[in-house]
Amino acid sequence: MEVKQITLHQRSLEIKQHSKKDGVLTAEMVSSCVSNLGRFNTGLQHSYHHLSLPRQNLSDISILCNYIYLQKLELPHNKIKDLSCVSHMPYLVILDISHNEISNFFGFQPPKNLKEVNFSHNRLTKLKDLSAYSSLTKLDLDYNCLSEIFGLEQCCQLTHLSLAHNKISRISGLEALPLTHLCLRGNQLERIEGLESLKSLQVLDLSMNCITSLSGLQNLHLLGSINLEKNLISEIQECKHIHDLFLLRELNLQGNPVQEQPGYRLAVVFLLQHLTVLDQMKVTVEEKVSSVNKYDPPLDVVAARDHMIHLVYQLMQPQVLYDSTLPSADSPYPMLVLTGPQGCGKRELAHRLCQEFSEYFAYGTCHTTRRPYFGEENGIDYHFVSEEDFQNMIHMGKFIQTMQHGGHRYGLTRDAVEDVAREGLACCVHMELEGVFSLKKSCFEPRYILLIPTKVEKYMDQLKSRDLYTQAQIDTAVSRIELYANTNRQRPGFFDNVIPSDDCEEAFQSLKQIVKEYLLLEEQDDGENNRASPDNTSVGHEPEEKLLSPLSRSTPHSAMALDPSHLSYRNYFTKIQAELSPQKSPAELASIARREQLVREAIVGKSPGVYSQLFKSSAQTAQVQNQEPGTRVSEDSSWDESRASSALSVPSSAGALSNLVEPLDISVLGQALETPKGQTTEDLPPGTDQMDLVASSPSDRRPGSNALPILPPIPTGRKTPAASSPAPSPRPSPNPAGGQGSVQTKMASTESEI
Ligand SMILES: Nc1ncnc2c1ncn2[C@@H]1O[C@H](COP(=O)(O)OP(=O)(O)OP(=O)(O)O)[C@@H](O)[C@H]1O
Repeated sequence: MEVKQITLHQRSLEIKQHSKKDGVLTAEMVSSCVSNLGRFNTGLQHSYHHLSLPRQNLSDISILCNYIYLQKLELPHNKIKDLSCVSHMPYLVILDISHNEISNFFGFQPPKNLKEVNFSHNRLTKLKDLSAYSSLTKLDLDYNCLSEIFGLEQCCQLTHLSLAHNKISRISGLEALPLTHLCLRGNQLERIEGLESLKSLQVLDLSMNCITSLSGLQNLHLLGSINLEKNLISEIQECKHIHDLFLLRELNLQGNPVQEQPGYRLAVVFLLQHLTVLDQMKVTVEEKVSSVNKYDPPLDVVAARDHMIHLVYQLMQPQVLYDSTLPSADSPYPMLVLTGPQGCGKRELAHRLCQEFSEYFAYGTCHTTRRPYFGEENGIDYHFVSEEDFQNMIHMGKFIQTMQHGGHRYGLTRDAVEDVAREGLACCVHMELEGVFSLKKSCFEPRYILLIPTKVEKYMDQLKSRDLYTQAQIDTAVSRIELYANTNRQRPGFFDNVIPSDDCEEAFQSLKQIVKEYLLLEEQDDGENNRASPDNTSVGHEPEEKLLSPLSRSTPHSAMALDPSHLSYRNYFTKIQAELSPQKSPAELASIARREQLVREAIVGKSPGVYSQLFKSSAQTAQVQNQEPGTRVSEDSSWDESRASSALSVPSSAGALSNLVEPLDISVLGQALETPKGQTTEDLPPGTDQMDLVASSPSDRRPGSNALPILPPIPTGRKTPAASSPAPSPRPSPNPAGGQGSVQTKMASTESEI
């Protein structure tokens, strides 16, 4: 065995030495290359089918004319110029003639089954028509001097084509090919063109060119890998051209100016979320999450950030004790939030609601950096402020939440809510979904009513008729309907009610009805027939079924619904339980818990207070509600709680310091409680509570007025309606004492900085 190996080695050396002399391949050399030959079983001399003679310094291979059965011929790294012998190899399938001196492209008659040809590292300057080589599947023409792609049109089986390191400045002539792999590395391409129809392309190498844009790749939906290393791509936005290539897993942009762009990698990872390898580095899950959070954060993330910012800035301010102290530490400000896409009418509805229920609600005026529209008034529709002022206010910790919309900033300040609460009213605001998410992170727990267009055409017409919005703004507003609908669908209980906003008047009637239910006013006003059905979100129309979550369809809190002896109560809860049973989100569970709490209170004889439906109910609230009228503050244990809540109304700051707060001097309260128009309490009809008087014309005491800061909530059975609109008759309270009124008289207006 050893002897044989030595002999073979010596033979090979001999061949080399011999061929080096004149470069002529001889029959002896061919037959000597036993180790490199494959053989048919025919036993014939010329039946070899695989010949490999690399690096033999060969220049003349004409002897191969005799080897007609060759199927695979490998002659790399020689000095061959002439390939005409291949014409005599009709069975040739694979030809590797790389690293030779060929200048005549395909200078031989086509073997019928020639599939793979490697002409790389030769001296080709021009291609020729290869229509006779229709079996070609793989063609390697790297490192030649080709300046044009030509003659391949009929190679209808060509899947792999490599033309790296030539002088090609334009991609052409590839349109009809079934290419899956194309390499044009190291050419002179400035743009990607002529590839649009290569629908089968999977791997594309365009590295080392002068390409500035990725345009031209957008339709190649099977592309899995693109190499654009060392080009001139400078804009991250260029990735948008390949954004829709869902099979793209590898992208190489190394050595492009775009890499210098700030946030380059995360931006690309965000734009191309299917990538697994970018610039030859694996894309990690962390990168994917960070990129989404950075460039398209989910509403939850936006809200969390917004909340965090305002909380931090608030904590950086001197501690403030707000004066609109609430009945208990657990009772947040009563608030009603109307939400829905821009221009759906929620602002108008909010204003109308505050007018109609002026003794219960006042409009919470937000701040905005946008300019006022015609007819808008500063301080009424919005507080219109400059960008700089808005920023300053953020830094001063003024906002509860902010959002950007249409290039402008909007924000609700604590003062806006506070101003309303100080008047003893519930704050009604309108805002986009982002604002709702933010507010849900805060200590406020409003009711959220979604106003949603169900007739898109009509909604678009409404927006157009306002003559305020560009088409793009209208399109954005319309597209956000789905966002609202999805939120409602996917987060049961997120909105307390849903009202179709298509018809403003109908929407208002529904809103009124819902609010009356919240305020427990609906029985007297509208009678049995008009009461909202437990199955409907709103009265008067069926909102689109698909918009409604089980909870949003069934959140009436009428007294009837809370009466466990009433049939509708049982049906309602049985039904809702059944609907909810498959899976309950935390929001659902919280919502159910709230309702159950109300039911328990109703069973033990406690009346749900007028405002209790507008915010989270608690035992403490009920305790305050059931106080005897006239109970003096100092005698009332809940007063301490009220004071505590006063401190807690500054989240986590003053609250934390509540133990340090000196008891308020209640003697000032008497002076503070002036009667309107110079009246004294003695002038009043018997039984008129001081609080009734103070709260009797709330519309006079809008933010900025010299209103006396009296605390919410409004007592059950309040008697003095607002002058502008007849007040709905309040529902008689089972506890006619209306304990809340007494609490209100006890609440002080003391704004003190700690
Ligand atoms: N503090 C806030 N937080 C979140 N969204 C807000 C806030 N204040 C206002 N918005 C909302 O921003 C959107 C744009 O308000 P803007 O007043 O500019 O719009 P509009 O064209 O008048 O539409 P609309 O009639 O809905 O108010 C509206 O949907 C509005 O409800």
